[in-house]
Amino acid sequence: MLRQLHGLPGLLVALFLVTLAVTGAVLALAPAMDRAAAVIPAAGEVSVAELAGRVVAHYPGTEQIVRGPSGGVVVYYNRDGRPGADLVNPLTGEGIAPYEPSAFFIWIRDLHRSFLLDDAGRGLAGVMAAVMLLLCISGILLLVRRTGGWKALLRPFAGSGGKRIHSELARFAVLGLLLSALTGSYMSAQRFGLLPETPETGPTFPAEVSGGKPAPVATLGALSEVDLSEFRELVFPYPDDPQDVYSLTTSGGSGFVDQATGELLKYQPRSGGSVFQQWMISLHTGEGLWWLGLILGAAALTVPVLSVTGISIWWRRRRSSGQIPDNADVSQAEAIILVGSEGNTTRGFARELHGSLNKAGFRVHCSEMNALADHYPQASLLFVLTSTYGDGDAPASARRFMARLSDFRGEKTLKYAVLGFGDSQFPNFCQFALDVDGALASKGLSQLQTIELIDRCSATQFSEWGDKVGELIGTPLSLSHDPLPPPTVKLELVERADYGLAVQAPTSILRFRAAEPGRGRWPKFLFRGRKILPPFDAGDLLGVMPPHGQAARFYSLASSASDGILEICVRKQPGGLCSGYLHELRPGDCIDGFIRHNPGFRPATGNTPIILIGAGAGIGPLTGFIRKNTERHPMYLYWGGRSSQSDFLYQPELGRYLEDHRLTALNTAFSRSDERVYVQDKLRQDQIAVRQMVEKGAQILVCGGRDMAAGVMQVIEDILEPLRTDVETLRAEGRYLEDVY
Ligand SMILES: Cc1cc2nc3c(=O)[nH]c(=O)nc-3n(C[C@H](O)[C@H](O)[C@H](O)COP(=O)(O)O)c2cc1C
Repeated sequence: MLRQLHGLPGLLVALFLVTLAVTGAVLALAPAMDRAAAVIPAAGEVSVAELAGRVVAHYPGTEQIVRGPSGGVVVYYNRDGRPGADLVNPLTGEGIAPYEPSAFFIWIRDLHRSFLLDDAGRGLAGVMAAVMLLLCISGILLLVRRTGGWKALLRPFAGSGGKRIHSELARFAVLGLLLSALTGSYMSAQRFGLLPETPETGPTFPAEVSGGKPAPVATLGALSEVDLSEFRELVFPYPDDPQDVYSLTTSGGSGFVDQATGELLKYQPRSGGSVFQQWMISLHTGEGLWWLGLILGAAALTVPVLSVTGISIWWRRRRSSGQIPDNADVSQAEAIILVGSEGNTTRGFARELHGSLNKAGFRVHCSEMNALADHYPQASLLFVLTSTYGDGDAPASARRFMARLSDFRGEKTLKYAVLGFGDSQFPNFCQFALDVDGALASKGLSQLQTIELIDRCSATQFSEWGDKVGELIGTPLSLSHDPLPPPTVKLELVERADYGLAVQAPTSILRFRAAEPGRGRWPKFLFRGRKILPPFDAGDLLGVMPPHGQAARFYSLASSASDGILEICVRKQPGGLCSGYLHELRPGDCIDGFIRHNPGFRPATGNTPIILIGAGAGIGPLTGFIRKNTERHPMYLYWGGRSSQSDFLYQPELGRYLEDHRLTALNTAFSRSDERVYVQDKLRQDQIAVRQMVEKGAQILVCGGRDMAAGVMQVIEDILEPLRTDVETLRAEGRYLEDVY
């Protein structure tokens, strides 16, 4: 709901918002520019009487003196029957330059206030301000949800690309945007009578005036008592009319001054409502607060980028979720389908089930597992279809499911069935689905059908499961879904570096380039058939299709597309089909591969320390992160191999990164050297330093085999104990990430 609230209005109004924001940013410069052009005396240095005396000496036909919100003083005068206006120096009364409001700023202001459309445009601008307010509030709540709480709001983000840019910029700009949106909405609401307006009324003309001979303006007592910093406007009396008076406005109120006696004849202080109104205007425009204007302007400039990245996030999510037609409302649905997926294949199966149940006459609601509701009032069937990731962990769209399950209240009539999707080559086959099944059972919910596990997206197994479920619900379900294999790109091996033969750990760093022109519409249009790699980052996965139609195997990427090369680090497994195939490759050979994004395994931004831990080929993505650390944030690498002579992967590169400070410190452990240590031992030796880094908010990223990962986790648990925290807590905060195989 929060996401829809943030996404839909944002998309609809992005164009108007960008116009409002860019024009607002330009207008925000005006107060600072006005101030730079003006001479501003210190408070208490010049009184209004002194100012008026000096101005009149240079402008005998002065009619009015005005001090603008930015402090510039303008005199309006009449010389030889012709009116004029000059910006003046209040210290001398001399003119600085003719005063002419900029036609450009006036046009920008009209565009900002009304999109150049008079009252209809003003109304639209008001609506946009309210939408911006809604976006800011929903955005703040999303940020809080993403960082894991209000206290964690300033923590570095994990993730990459548009999503990260969107979140980082939003965090920087949201308070400024919130202030602009709030004050803009207030001003619009007042203009259209939705909020009461407090008109600025002055006192009535004085009934009695001395009518004596006018005294020089510089000697008038009431004007001597007003400091320039409080002054707003002085209107001069008609020449040769002894009954006329000076009309004076200050920040505190307005009144009249007798031109002969200099006495303040009538004075009316400004009402509280009018002062508040003026504050709202100043907070919106930066008038009189030039520094705030610059801050608001900088915040407004982020709106075009926020709009573009926001639309791209929305578009990607929409594409990946594949809009489900006839998706019933949660409150109405009789059958609920919850999907846990990382790479989206499980969603295809869920859509098929949705369509089939719909055809059978059920009102069906389908959503991701993270969106588990507190309860489903009308539902009698709950289907959970989920894949498993990492090492038996939840996929991205199900990571918050277990936490949300504690608030879930299942109706007595509700029956559930879990269908796991996984790959039996992983030791923890469909483990997350098994965990979910166990958790639902321990909530006391009744089972419709015992859990079934689908291996490698088997269409036959899925169809058989559908037949069984159909029998149980009394309506045949004919489920038929065979996911398309992902589109692959041809990659040509350009370079390889081989290690570890002497210590029975043959490991190769393989570097590929694109072997054919990009396929998508964009690449063709932009690159006119040049051979370009698809977008990816270090830590993403390369799916490799081994020959003879076997299922894809995944390898962590050690480079980013911006490096111009696709790099993986592969250890040859005994009897390993795909690793053996890759190890046979020679430069010039080609493979078919596809990218699977893995945004959950990325170092956080910001200056908090990053502790990278790996062993063997697990060093690949970790080196990719270090290579990208051009901002020289503190990064510590703990890595374990067998022998420094034989399998010290990336040794020359790591030396260079230490020298140029992309890598802060390197700690290696070699198990077949004299010291015979593992990476866990090095961590234990360094426990004080590691603990201190965790205290400072460090993030830990582990990459490599599961035995090493289990050993590392045990040591880290021990290190964390005195801090009264544990790996699970760090994991929940996005500070303990694993890529294990
Ligand atoms: C990096 C990675 C880790 C995986 N870990 C497991 C695992 O631990 N257990 C398992 O059964 N399947 C595992 N799988 C296989 C996926 O669960 C399987 O491919 C599933 O069909 C993906 O569905 P999805 O695209 O909807 O996420 C893993 C796949 C990848 C790429």
